[in-house]
Amino acid sequence: MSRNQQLFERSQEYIPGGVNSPVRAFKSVGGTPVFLQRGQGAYVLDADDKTYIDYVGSWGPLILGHAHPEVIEAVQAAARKGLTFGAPTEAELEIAELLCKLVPSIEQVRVVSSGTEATMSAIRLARGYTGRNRIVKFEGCYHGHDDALLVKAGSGALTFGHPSSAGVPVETASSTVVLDYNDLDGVEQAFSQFGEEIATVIVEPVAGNMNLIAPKPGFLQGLRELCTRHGSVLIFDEVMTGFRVGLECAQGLYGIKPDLTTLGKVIGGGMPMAAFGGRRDIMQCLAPVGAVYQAGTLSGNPVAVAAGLATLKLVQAPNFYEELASRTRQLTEGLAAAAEKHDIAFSAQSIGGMFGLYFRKNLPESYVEVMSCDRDAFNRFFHSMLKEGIYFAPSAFEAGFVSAAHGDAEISKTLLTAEKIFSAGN
Ligand SMILES: N[C@H](C=O)CCC(=O)O
Repeated sequence: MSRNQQLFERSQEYIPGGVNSPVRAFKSVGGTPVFLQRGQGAYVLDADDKTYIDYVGSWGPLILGHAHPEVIEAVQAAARKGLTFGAPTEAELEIAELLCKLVPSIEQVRVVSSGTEATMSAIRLARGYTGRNRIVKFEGCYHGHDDALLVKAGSGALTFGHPSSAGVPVETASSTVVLDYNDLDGVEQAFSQFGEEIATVIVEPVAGNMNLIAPKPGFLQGLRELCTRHGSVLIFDEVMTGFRVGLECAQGLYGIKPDLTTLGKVIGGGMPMAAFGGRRDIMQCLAPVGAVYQAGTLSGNPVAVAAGLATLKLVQAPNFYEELASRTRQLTEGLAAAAEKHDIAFSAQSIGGMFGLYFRKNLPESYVEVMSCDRDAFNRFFHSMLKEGIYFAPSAFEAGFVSAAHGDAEISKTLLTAEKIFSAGN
């Protein structure tokens, strides 16, 4: 029995499903999860000392690759001064100033410890600000595991066929209106039915938790207009896309200003840190200024903030995002060309440093189209690539990530391997 298998058996005894987050369990693709012992640049090493080119990147945060020396140094320096204070620090002010400078829609920001906390707090704030209750979300979008948002959700919930979780009170779920992503008519109808009751529309501006779905031209603009017309708060959940698709996040890429934005992953540089921010008049409703309560013992943790600051400094290098986008495109175009050569029903696309792989001929534009992908073909491809040392997300419903540490050597090896697998009929 391999060491990965031994560890997985032991883990299942003490941790439900052997994992601390369901998508890690390899349940939908089958087999044993790889237990990782270290990472360097574009590579990770498992418990059996096997090396993989990593396209998961801890599900998005590692835009610079694993263990970037400047990030590690910043973390070590911060840790030496104390792990947590539960009091304001100059470093958290620095990251707040930087986020406000880099993201034009953010006038004030509050730092928290996870993406779930950020979206949950943004929803409460939107409700407190508007005095309304209903929220609108889109099927297949995932905004963390807050009760109100765990309704027809993507990511692990979708992967395991439980998009609406047990344990969420019916009354909570019933105030969540779920619509189809990219269907502006549906949103207009919801506003004509519930208009003045809708506190907020929350959306992933690029959906990255049902594989990857790009917003259709006009969709995000339409949401902006409808929210403005009806006095609802537009929340862009940029936990995944924030500083992943560009320096001004997805809102900069598509030229839309949301009222509130949630951030996570990249802004913590691999440490547990997230944030929510936006219009000053809305943010001023938060305690201790206003009446919307939100708090956290470890919020603004100095070690996490140090990792975030070091990361955000490096992504501001000239051409950082152009190069990342071009390398990611090289991967997806190469994979699509290899599949076409061998007549495999496959398509792929990238946006900035994130990508989607689909076992169907054309790029999907909706949840329904993503669901029509051939999941068995994905599972076979996933395992064949894994065997050859290429680690993609173990789910047909997750986006993939390229980092600045992925160079020509890694992309070429990935493409050669995929070509070999496709030529054998996948
Ligand atoms: N898609 C999820 C987060 O964005 C994957 C991470 C997790 O659930 O553990």
